[in-house]
Amino acid sequence: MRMGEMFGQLGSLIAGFMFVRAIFEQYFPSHLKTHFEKHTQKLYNFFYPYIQVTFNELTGERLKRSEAYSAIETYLSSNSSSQAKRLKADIGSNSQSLVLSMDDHEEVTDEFQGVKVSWASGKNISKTQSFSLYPTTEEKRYYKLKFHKNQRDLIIGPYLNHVLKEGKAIKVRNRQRKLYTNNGSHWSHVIFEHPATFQTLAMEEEKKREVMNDLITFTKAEEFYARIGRAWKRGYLLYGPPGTGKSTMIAAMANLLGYDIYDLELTAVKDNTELRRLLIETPSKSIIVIEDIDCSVDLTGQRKKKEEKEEEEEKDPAKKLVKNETESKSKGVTLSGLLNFIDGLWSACGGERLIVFTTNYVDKLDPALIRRGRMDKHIELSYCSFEAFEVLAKNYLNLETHILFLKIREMLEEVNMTPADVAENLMPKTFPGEAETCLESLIGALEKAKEEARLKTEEEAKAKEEARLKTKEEAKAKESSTNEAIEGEKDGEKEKNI
Ligand SMILES: Nc1ncnc2c1ncn2[C@@H]1O[C@H](COP(=O)(O)OP(=O)(O)OP(=O)(O)O)[C@@H](O)[C@H]1O
Ligand SMILES: [Mg+2]
Repeated sequence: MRMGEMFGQLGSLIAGFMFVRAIFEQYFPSHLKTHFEKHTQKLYNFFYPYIQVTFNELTGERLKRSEAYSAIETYLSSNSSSQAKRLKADIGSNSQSLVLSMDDHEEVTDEFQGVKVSWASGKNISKTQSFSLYPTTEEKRYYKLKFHKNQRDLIIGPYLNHVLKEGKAIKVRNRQRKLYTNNGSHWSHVIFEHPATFQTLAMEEEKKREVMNDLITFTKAEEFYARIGRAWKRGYLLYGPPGTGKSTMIAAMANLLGYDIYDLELTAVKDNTELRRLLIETPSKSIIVIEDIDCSVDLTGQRKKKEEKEEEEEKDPAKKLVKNETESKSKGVTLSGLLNFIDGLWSACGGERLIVFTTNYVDKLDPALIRRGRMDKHIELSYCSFEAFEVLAKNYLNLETHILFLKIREMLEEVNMTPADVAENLMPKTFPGEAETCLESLIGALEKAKEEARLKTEEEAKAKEEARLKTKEEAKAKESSTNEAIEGEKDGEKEKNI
């Protein structure tokens, strides 16, 4: 049969079908029509072994963007970029990378526990009546999930849960993170773009791994925390001298986990009520940071003062009356306010949160604040070791090894220098910089620091010796004066007897 004839026959077949359908629509009463449709649908269902689920982009009366739709979109974006032939590209919410998603009327497949499903994207176009001169067309996008009816339970339950959860998780990973700070009782934020990562953090490899593993284990332990009945939170105390990378590590933590940072300035918080409100406002997947906890508020002295006050009150009951009045007006965050929150209220808020305290003086802190359970992990950031230097040399100078490393290694063992100071010396002074010049500058700085340290110990030894001599002389003077007094007394008695 020739092509022309074939098309001719097909044309008349379609025309015939249209004719029958028109007659059916015109002459059959509507109840018969519904009846007929119901049966044809049943027949269709019997032979058609698939189930389809549609997820519309816009839902509800106000046509809000459906959360499920956007989670599916994100979930499918990784699949679609390798399978679909037509893709849409857009700048992601982190404004840094392109995000690819499948274009309309594309189809991709996915597999879950050995079961295959397919996802198709599509859109309905409807003309809306609006008051403008030009009628606008509205595109309603949707995703259609198709799977075999035998797999209904698996797909409707676990698979869709997995898609939504994974979609949301990918979104969190890709989203633009924020750094919140409290100015008084409100949080305000800026975009968080600190580039620090654990890879660039100068620290011993083993210690670094340990912290990273601890963080990752925490993020995966939702069920564990629920089972043991504890709030899903973890406290870290970072301590060490200034410039050893405490703040840098917090940025690396946020970048590793994709959390927002809530930098809590305790001195700006009026009282415990305000503190509680600020902390309750922090959402899941956030790091709450209190820097320099020892200086923020008089946290350590709080207890002692209270005890002293109680003693005074016992002696003078009138003071207690005055106290009751002033206490309600008293300002400032107290240690107990902070502890109560860390222990109690959080458990009610749910969600994964890290709380990180930093301090330069770990010994100054109240043991109640840093006991395990509150601060689960204590991490010491210390002076630059050779291993830490190697990381900095790689970051700053792109150097894996150099002849001067040997000398630097020896010196770092003798001299205490913070990673911040080492980094400062490694910073190229001209661009492009000379690596060797930077290393020499570091050696110079180390020598200077060594000399200063030597002078300091000498001075200290001298001062100690002077102090020792002084006390010795004082003791001697005291001894001789008592001897004189005794002699004097003796003489007096003699005169009396005479
Ligand atoms: N361990 C480190 N790894 C990489 N860079 C570091 C490290 N320590 C310090 N630096 C560099 O030194 C600068 C100061 O470090 P950072 O602010 O993290 O110190 P800190 O311990 O928080 O100090 P402070 O106690 O004064 O707050 C950082 O900008 C960073 O470039
Ligand atoms: Mg800091």
